[in-house]
Amino acid sequence: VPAASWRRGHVRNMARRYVCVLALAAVLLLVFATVSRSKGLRGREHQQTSRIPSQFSKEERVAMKEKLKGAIQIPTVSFSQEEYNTSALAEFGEYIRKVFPTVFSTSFIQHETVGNYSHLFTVQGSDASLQPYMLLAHFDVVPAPTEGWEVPPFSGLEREGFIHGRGTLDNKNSVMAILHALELLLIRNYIPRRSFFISLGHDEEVSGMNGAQKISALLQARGVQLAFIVDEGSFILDGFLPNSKKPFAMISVSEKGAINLRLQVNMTPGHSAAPPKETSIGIIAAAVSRLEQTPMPNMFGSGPLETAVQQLASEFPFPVNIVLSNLWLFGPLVSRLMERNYIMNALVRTTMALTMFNAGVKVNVIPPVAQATINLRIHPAQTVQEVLEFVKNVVADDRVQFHVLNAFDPLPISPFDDQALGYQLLRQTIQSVFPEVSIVTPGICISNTDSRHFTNLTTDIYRFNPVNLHPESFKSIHGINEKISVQGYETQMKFIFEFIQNADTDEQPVPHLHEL
Ligand SMILES: CCCCCCCC/C=C\CCCCCCCC(=O)N[C@@H](CC(C)C)C(=O)O
Ligand SMILES: [Zn+2]
Ligand SMILES: [Zn+2]
Repeated sequence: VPAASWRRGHVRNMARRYVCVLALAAVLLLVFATVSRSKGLRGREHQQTSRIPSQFSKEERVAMKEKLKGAIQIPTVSFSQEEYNTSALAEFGEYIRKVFPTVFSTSFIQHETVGNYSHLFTVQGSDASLQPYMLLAHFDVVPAPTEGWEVPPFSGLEREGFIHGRGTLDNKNSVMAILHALELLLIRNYIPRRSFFISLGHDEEVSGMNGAQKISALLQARGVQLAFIVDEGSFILDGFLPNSKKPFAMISVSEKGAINLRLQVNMTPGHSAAPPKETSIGIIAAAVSRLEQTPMPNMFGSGPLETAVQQLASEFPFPVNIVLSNLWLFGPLVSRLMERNYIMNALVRTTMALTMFNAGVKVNVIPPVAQATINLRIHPAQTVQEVLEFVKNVVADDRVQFHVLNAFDPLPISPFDDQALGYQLLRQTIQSVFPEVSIVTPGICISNTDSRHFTNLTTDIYRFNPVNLHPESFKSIHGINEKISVQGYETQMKFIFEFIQNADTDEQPVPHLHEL
């Protein structure tokens, strides 16, 4: 064969081989990419690098609200630590598996059931150098007797742009928004850089000892330490400030302590036709009346709340803005004004609520036992012991016995300075998703949350749900006619969709210029 012709044939053969090799390499790379995603093996070359926009189709938005309605319809009611609706809790577990299939089938997400009904998701990020965080929520709810409700409390009915039902604010909205945001991110091929946990409790309303507390112990046993936690416990507060129409975000960086205290009087029963001067009921009633007439000291004076008041000063006209900016001088006046409002009052002092009263066996029998149970929420400047001393001094009656059912001190104050990653990520996401909110303040959660079980895993615990709350909506929490607007729920999901991506940063938070 002439040399030139041989060379042409040889070159053609070589070219064919190169094309085959390249094609084979492309197929192998495609197979590897598919396998690596399904097997959870990820190098940075598989890391999606561009941000996923938080825009959702009409179908996706309809699915969001329909899935929340379905969750509300499952009556996951907690009555006490010993009594809760186990079949509903199990049904809820099946429900989230059904409506969030991608979350439950993605290989870099591990799901575990803890304490029989709580759920722990471990979402493995691609960058192990980034410390993980946790999103916390709970799906059990307090009871909801039907009377007084505009629609049945477990109907999940949508009316005039609102989804009605027990748990729409406390706290199934968060459970469903977190899982839905993750589902939509995964469908859009999102792979997190920073690992995170999702802890969904089944008994938050009755202490969290079988749910969150066990999840915390499990993670501690695994040596997990968290960069921060985000839980329920505050909102975007809208209409809480007199003379101010602007909403502001309060991130609770601490939460009050609590005491559940039972007062009891025992007395020899007898015929009511010959009664003693005072019966056990009368003695207990006089004692709790003295307690109600003697509020705990007003503790307004230092801490996150004062920072919040000073940051809010600019929202007020002259001369109120001057007063709020100079608490060193006007603090006593401001504290007196705050305690006039029942919600503000809960921020400035330890509160006491008489919530249960049990006494009497028959109308013509002197009652052998009378019991009053009071729920105290302890201001961060006080302790359990101080409050118990105060209560005993006010009751001042040796016939009254005191039984502490359970008690815990106020939680430590989480950092909220410019270097506090969790706080700054929340602030950054709030200002991105809620551009109308110009002020983000620290605060104190006046109630309690499951996050108190995680102080062994992090010092940075933030209680905040990205939902607009009005004073009348606050009353519906544990009250009647609890509801969330469809738009509000969509925005909560959007917030989480963005927050998860914002948390992928390995940057230190950008110093935040406080308003002057
Ligand atoms: C200028 C400042 C205005 C401040 C207004 C503050 C408004 C209060 C906002 C939110 C507080 C409610 C948070 C809802 C979460 C309730 C969680 C709950 O119910 N936890 C139980 C747990 C308990 C251990 C059973 C509780 O009873 O606290
Ligand atoms: Zn709650
Ligand atoms: Zn609650």
